[in-house]
Amino acid sequence: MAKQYDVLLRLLLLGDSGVGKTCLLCRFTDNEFHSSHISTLGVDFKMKTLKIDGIKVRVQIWDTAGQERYQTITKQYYRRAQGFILVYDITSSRSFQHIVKWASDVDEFALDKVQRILVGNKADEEQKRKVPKEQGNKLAKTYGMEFFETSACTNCNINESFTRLTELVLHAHKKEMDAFQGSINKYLDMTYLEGEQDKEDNSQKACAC
Ligand SMILES: Nc1nc2c(ncn2[C@@H]2O[C@H](COP(=O)(O)OP(=O)(O)OP(=O)(O)O)[C@@H](O)[C@H]2O)c(=O)[nH]1
Repeated sequence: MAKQYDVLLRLLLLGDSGVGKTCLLCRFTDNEFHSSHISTLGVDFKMKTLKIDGIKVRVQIWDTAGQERYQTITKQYYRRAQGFILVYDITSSRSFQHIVKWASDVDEFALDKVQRILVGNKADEEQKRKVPKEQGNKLAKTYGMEFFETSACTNCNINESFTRLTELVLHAHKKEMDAFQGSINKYLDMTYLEGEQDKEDNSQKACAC
């Protein structure tokens, strides 16, 4: 059977427990939001196909547990990702302060040349905000990352942030892809996942922010 995509790549969500990583992923792939917090145990993943620059990109997104006790397991997945989404909760200064630690873990355990973006989630909770948007912007600049404030609850900037990271990964590997005569899967064969479980995409709601 012909492949339904041109390239397959892997992104990883990182951040403290409760910042909304699972909700961001569920909103992006299934357009769903759950108000309960069921902590991720270790790692989980979902898939979605995007079309970028005429290339059909199948994105596998790994959702990692924020809880400290799973860190040994989750770090084993870092080397298999090309892109990282570092997430904090705008109502939690602590989760924002911990971004420094998540970023240094990426530096230590991920491959060179990985792409990263910073996401301040729960932007709908303006009345409980503890982290000004400018602080998020400033931190992102310090690390040379792009920055998005999102809400998994209202579907604000979800598509934009995941799509942008995917674009950054594709662009970062463009030279090598060309060198492999367009066969990005040869270059990124560490991400080749034929046979792994796929899930259907669902359409996105328009951004409410
Ligand atoms: N108001 C609001 N609540 C959110 C948002 N995103 C997630 N939440 C809530 O925050 C809580 C934690 O969300 P999760 O997605 O389970 O958090 P997580 O980062 O995956 O947590 P771990 O799996 O423990 O690492 C849940 O009660 C969600 O409903 C958001 O954008 N706005």
